Amino acid sequence: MAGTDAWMTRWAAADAARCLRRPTAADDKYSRGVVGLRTGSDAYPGAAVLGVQAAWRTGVGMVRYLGPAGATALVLARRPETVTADGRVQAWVIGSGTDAAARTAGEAAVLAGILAGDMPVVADAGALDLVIGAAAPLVVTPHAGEHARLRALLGLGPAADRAASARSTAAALGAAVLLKGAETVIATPAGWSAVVDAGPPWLATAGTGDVLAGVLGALVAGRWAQRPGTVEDLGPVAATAAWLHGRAAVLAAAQAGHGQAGGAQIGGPITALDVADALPRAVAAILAG
Ligand SMILES: NC(=O)C1=CN([C@@H]2O[C@H](COP(=O)(O)OP(=O)(O)OC[C@H]3O[C@@H](n4cnc5c(N)ncnc54)[C@H](OP(=O)(O)O)[C@@H]3O)[C@@H](O)[C@H]2O)[C@@H](O)CC1
Ligand SMILES: Nc1ncnc2c1ncn2[C@@H]1O[C@H](COP(=O)(O)OP(=O)(O)O)[C@@H](O)[C@H]1O
Repeated sequence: MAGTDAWMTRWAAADAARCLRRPTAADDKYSRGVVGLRTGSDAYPGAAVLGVQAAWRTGVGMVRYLGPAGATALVLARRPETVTADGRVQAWVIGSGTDAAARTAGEAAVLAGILAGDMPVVADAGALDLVIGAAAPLVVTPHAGEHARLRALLGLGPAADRAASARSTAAALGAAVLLKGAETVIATPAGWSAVVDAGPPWLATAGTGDVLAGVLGALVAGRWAQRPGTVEDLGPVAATAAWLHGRAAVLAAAQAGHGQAGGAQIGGPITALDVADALPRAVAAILAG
């Protein structure tokens, strides 16, 4: 399948800057946004750590994590500031590091409640089979394989290219779609779309999608804490999350190559956690203009 339309908006630093907000003296932790993650599982506990770390490093007032005991212990070992009690949030992240086939009936009921609610939801990986008919403002974050499965559930056939595919999924689902890849395509139900190519190929490594979900959850929570929006508002926020994620990967890879001739340009291997840890520098560079 071909890539994207030449005329599509290519999200850039100036676009991302419009979606980021520097905290002010009037802020408190709640006005900056609370993001809740129901991610990770006994099989994939690391995904919980990656998403939580990414959310904190993007900049948010509070991160709640609700998941299995083993994953919770790992999250707290890495980020003791994480709140593990249930409570109000302005955005949910669900599905990263989970397997729909292993989901309990209790967890399915909780996720159904979240998807039927008012608060925006970022749905990834193991939650993508639950999203059809969701009432909450929703953004889904599939990779190519997950996108193909979601389109099959929606009864959609092949599309002309990745951009057309993301757009028709968004229209059929009534949700924003962030289709991951070397070029990440974002589309909304009303037909807005953008492409993000900020990330280097070093990003193709396990767990970077879990990091992206945490970044997006933090940005959505911050946006909704200031001014609740609609599903259409999730498009630019999702494009900004993908842009920051890609930029953080560039910074992390440059650091890995630092000291070698040309190494900072070519970069070096990075891990998902390296990307999360580079996020503050990516955010600071945008806010500094
Ligand atoms: N540290 C952790 O805890 C980590 C936890 N993780 C968690 O693991 C869970 C499983 O996620 P997953 O992506 O590994 O597997 P799955 O959803 O079965 O899809 C794979 C199938 O889709 C296809 N495929 C096509 N295009 C593709 C593409 N671009 N990228 C990938 N696949 C593509 C391809 O099929 P093929 O094309 O080869 O026929 C392939 O067989 C999930 O919960 C995730 O969050 C990971 O994030 C890693 C770090
Ligand atoms: N060749 C590439 N160049 C740049 N970014 C890539 C490339 N391949 C994958 N990515 C990015 O890496 C991330 C991988 O996410 P995902 O497939 O969900 O992996 P995981 O499930 O292991 O976290 C996505 O943000 C995707 O856009």
